[in-house]
Amino acid sequence: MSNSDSSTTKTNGDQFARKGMSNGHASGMGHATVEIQDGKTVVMDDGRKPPLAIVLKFVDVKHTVAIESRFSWSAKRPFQFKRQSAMEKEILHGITGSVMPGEVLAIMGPSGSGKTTFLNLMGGRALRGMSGNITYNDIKYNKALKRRMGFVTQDDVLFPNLTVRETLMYAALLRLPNSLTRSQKIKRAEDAIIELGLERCRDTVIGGPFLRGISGGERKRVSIGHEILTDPSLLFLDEPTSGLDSTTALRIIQVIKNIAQAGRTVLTTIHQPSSRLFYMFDKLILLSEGHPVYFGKANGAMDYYASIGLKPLIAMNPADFLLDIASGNVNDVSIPQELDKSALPNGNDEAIQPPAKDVREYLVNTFNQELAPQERAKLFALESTREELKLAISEKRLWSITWTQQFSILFIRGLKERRHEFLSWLRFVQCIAISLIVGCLWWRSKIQTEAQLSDQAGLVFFIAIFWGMFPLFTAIFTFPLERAMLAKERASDLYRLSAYFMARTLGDLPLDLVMPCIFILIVYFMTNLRVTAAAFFLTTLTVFLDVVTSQGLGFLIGAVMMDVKKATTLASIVMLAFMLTAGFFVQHIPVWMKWLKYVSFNYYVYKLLIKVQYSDGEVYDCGTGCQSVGTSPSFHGIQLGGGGMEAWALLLMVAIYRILAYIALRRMKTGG
Ligand SMILES: Nc1ncnc2c1ncn2[C@@H]1O[C@H](COP(=O)(O)OP(=O)(O)OP(=O)(O)O)[C@@H](O)[C@H]1O
Repeated sequence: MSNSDSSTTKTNGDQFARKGMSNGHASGMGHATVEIQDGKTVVMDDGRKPPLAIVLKFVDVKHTVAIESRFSWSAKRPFQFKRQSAMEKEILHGITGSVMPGEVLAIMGPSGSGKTTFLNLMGGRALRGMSGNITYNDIKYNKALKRRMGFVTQDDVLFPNLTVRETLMYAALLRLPNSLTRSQKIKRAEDAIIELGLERCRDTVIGGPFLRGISGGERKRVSIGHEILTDPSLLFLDEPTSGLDSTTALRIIQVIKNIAQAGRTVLTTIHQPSSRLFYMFDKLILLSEGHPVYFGKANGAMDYYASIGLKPLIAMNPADFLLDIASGNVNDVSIPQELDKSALPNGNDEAIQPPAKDVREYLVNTFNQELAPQERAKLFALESTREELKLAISEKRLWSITWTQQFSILFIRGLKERRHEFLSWLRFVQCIAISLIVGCLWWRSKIQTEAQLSDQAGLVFFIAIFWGMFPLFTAIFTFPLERAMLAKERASDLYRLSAYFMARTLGDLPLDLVMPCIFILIVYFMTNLRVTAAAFFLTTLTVFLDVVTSQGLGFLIGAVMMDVKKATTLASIVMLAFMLTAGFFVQHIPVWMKWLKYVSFNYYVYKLLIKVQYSDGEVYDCGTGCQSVGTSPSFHGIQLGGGGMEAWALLLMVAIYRILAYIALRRMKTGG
């Protein structure tokens, strides 16, 4: 019945480290020797420090979630809606244990038993609602630990347009320290490709819902490669083998095992491993509806259950047996007397299977009496970690590469990811087609009469609105669409948010400025706008300002909402309000609504464009009805001349919108 792990009973990470860990080709990520001796850092062959040995302990870990509060309605009081108080549900009911460096802990249990929740808590994620104690080398979770952890989530979060090689190469460039040269980092990415058996799909794109790419198993392996490139001390994997054939699954678990043997602490949830896979795990935790029903050596599980009267009656994969009993299903399983008593005879001398609830209760109670006290005793017998290893856990880790390097890698990665978008001829066709339609509608426009002038002002207004709207509705998608990736990378502290923000907001700018250039070149001369070099360049500059301001507003709305639907709705309301107050439709806005005009960037852009077109002091021959332009200092309520104030207002908005978008992104929850 004993499931004790004698080699670890009196062991902690410190002692483990003293033993020295040879990884050789273990992780496959390098050919270095990992050794930590008596707290001295032994540098690996390629110049990196070996991963810090971390002992993970967890005592009485419980997790409670709030179940959404609802409004209730009763027919007796039809006009009264009652808010029901928020209900709480405990989904983990006190789990105790430890995992040592060098060990792989498998977390098993039926669907919904709390495996992912437990893994997340161990990885310092979604800690809200948790009680109990989780320590890493006897220190509680802190942000410095993020970069010592690798987390492979159930859903693979990868860029669909990057190839396998690019994905791993950018991960290596971002994650590995400057003690390695660029070519060494790329070599490590190549090693990962070979180790994970991804050679055949090296240059295939990852793919997504609308883009055919690598297979599901290959995606999973890329996700694992992405995380292990950094040599994390702690590796968490959520169902790394689901959907894979048994050979690929075995290969993955072998890689994971090698990673652990090189001194890492590894936790993985697993659904239905084959027997071969099952016996590769060092430790096992079996969950049943959030209760632990087994904790100990994986290869001791069957003996433990045999000792409490549960044995398969037919040849069975141990994992199938364990999942069956954890679900309360004891078909083809011998049952102990305690459960037999609860079964009622059906009159035909055939015992009825005990109810699943009784089986689960029996497992929980037996575990609490038999194994839980042993595990507790072992945990408390562990020597506490030496001070320097404790300190290493909370020491502020320096970024492995500089801000500028992070920025340039993220910039290039972003361009590669969106290369198809940039080079899409559709965007050019769209821009040229709209330009030609506008050019034809306002063909050789004149300003000799009031009506002609009004028509041309309509064109100027259209330019202001079009280049205020088009980039805005493109920019609002930026952050919501990258939310999952950003959350994942930020949770592992891959880069500074400022580097990502700058790279992402500047990445699209070159192309976003090419489009207005094409538009202006076509429209300006077709529609006969003021043909002087100064007017042409000032118009182009104003449109550029329009583009970057509206982009900033788009980034802000996207970052605040982080949801494409909500962001589009808000953007359309804001744009409509800004457009109506820009000065073309309504000139006499009620005083109490005037503030809207001053926050509308369309208002400043329209004013600037009007000033550029009509501020030359030239007296137009516009007949009797037209005294407005040239002869009058104002047009449509806009004071002609100057323009500095409008340009400054726009520049201020460019900065403010971006700063606010950055703050909104900072506040985004990463789960880390
Ligand atoms: N935020 C939440 N609010 C309400 N219930 C939750 C929440 N998070 C998890 N649960 C519930 O807690 C239980 C455990 O969920 P968890 O995802 O950890 O299970 P699992 O064992 O990983 O399942 P699977 O194998 O299907 O992925 C489930 O019943 C789930 O519905």
